[in-house]
Amino acid sequence: MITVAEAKALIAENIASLNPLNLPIEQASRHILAADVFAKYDIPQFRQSSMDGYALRFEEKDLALQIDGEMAAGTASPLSLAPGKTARIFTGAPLPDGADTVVMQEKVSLSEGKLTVLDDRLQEGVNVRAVGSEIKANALAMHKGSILSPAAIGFLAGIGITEVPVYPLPTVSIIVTGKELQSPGEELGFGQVYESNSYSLSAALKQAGIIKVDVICADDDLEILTGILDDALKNSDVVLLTGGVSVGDYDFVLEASKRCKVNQIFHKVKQRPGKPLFFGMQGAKPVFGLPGNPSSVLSCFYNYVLPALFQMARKENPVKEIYAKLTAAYNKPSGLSHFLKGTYQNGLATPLSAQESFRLSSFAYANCLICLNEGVEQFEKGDHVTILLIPD
Ligand SMILES: Nc1nc2c(c(=O)[nH]1)N[C@H]1C(S)=C(S)[C@@H](COP(=O)(O)OP(=O)(O)OC[C@H]3O[C@@H](n4cnc5c(N)ncnc54)[C@H](O)[C@@H]3O)O[C@H]1N2
Ligand code: MOO
Repeated sequence: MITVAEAKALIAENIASLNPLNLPIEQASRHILAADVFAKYDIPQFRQSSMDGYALRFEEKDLALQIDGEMAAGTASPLSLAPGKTARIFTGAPLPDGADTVVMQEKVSLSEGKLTVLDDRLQEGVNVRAVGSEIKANALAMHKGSILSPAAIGFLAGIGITEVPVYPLPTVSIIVTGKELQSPGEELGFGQVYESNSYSLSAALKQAGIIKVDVICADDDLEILTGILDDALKNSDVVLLTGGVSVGDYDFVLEASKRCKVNQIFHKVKQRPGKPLFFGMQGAKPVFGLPGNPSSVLSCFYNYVLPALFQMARKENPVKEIYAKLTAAYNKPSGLSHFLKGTYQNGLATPLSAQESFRLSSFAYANCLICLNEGVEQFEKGDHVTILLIPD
């Protein structure tokens, strides 16, 4: 059996990033840019007022200026300002030819159609956005490797870009195995449990921005599972299976993977929960066999799957590792690393109750996983431990 660190290293070594593609900016949020993006136009394309007020020639600021004409945002008609005149202007509107400065309407007095500037500190060119002051045509707008935040998407839209080259986020198939599973909402028969793994995984994927997710339910039948896995490998970049990876007579994930030419990289990690974790590759496509207990599924998801999915999209691992002080002593046998559901606040990590891997009641409140190393048995209150912050 390999250690947690070895398992993480093997996954990282085997994962390759997906080929870049062009996406409309509406779909590109949270992606990493695969190439530099250059501006096509000067933005703004015209000298633009940044205030509601009056446009004038700075050299005439001490004269009584006659108000002549108006420029509103969106006007399609240019205006030429004659000497001795000022034009009403609004935020976002083009400056009239001849004007070089805008005085705010709060800083003028008006009398008999004439304007007097009351702003001693008015400077030439104020309240005017120069042509290309956001960006010049052909200038670098965003560099390769940048993450497309909501502001970045807005910036690109604002300079007229509609499509960008990005590393795509992987598409994922979730295959849920188990004859005992019943859909929430239906009545439970004898021996049945509600299916929850596809719900927690879909929610976690959606939260990470991965929306192309298929969920397929498979009976505990080798032929059926092999067919479903084969299809899933054709239809998506990554396959997650839950359940069926242990040693029971009805655990078919390993055999089905073998039949689908998935190259096993490892099976079983020195950890609790999630000891029977399976990882393999079919060509460039990762296959994760997540041990079926609901808590094992999520613990393995945050430890291994999410970092791998982000690596494929060239994104930073969203599961941050930090040090925290334990607020309570904890004992465990040596041999396995433990990931405890816990809460983290102000540098302190507190293990929750209900740590068993079939239970999610404590995970539902957890904001971190407390990592207790395989070699250590006793942890004292105040010990420094590594924790994984569950992304929110
Ligand atoms: N003899 C041994 N038995 C087991 C071992 C072992 O080393 N030797 N390991 C145990 C550990 S640890 C785990 S974890 C489980 C993992 O087993 P599987 O991946 O084969 O999972 P299943 O047996 O299919 O399911 C385990 C458990 O989880 C429930 N489950 C499964 N899928 C779902 C779902 N989608 N939603 C809700 N609950 C689900 C299932 O009903 C079982 O109770 O193996 C141990 N056994
Ligand atoms: O690893 Mo299992 O997840 O301990 O129940």
